[in-house]
Amino acid sequence: MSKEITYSEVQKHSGKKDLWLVIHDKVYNTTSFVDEHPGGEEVLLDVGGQDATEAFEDVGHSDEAREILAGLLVGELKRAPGDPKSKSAALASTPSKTSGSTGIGFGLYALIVLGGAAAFGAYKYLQSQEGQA
Ligand code: HEM
Repeated sequence: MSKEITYSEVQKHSGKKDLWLVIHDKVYNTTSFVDEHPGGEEVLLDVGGQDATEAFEDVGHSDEAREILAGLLVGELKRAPGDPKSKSAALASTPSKTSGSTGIGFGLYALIVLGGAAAFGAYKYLQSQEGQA
C-alpha cells in the first residue's frame, strides 16, 4: 500500500530544493525534475506544495510526461476536512455537468432568442430601407 500524505505535509515542500506537487490526489516529488521540465521551472515552482492537477491537465501533457510523473510518486494524498477540494473531481466530469446543464441550456436559449431578435430587427430595418428607395 502506498504512503498516505496529508495536504499540510505537502505544503511544507514548496521550495526549489524540495518540491512536491499534488496531481489527481497523488503526491509527487518533483525536486529532481524541476531543472529538466520542458515547460520550465517557474511553472512548477508556482504550484509547489499545492494541487497542480488543473495546471498539469490544462497543458495537455503527453503520455511521456505521465510516465515521468509515475516515477516521481511519493504517495497518496490523504484529505482532511478544510483542505482545498479535489480538482480532479471537477475535471473528471464533462463541462456540461460541472457548470450545471441548466446554465448552459439557458445560455444557449438566451443566444437563440437574442439572435432571433437581432435578425428580426435587421429584417425590419432592411424592409424600411427598401420602402424609402
Ligand atoms: C511533475 C509534473 C510534470 C511533469 C512530469 C511534466 C512534464 C512535462 C513534459 C515531459 C513536457 C514536454 C511535453 C510533453 O511531453 O507533454 C512538458 C511540457 C510542458 N509543461 Fe509540464 N510537467 C509537469 C508539470 C507541469 C505543470 C504543473 C505545469 C504548469 C503549467 C506545466 C507546464 C508545461 C508547459 C507549459 C509545457 C510546454 C512547454 C513547451 O512546449 O514549450 N507542467 N511537461
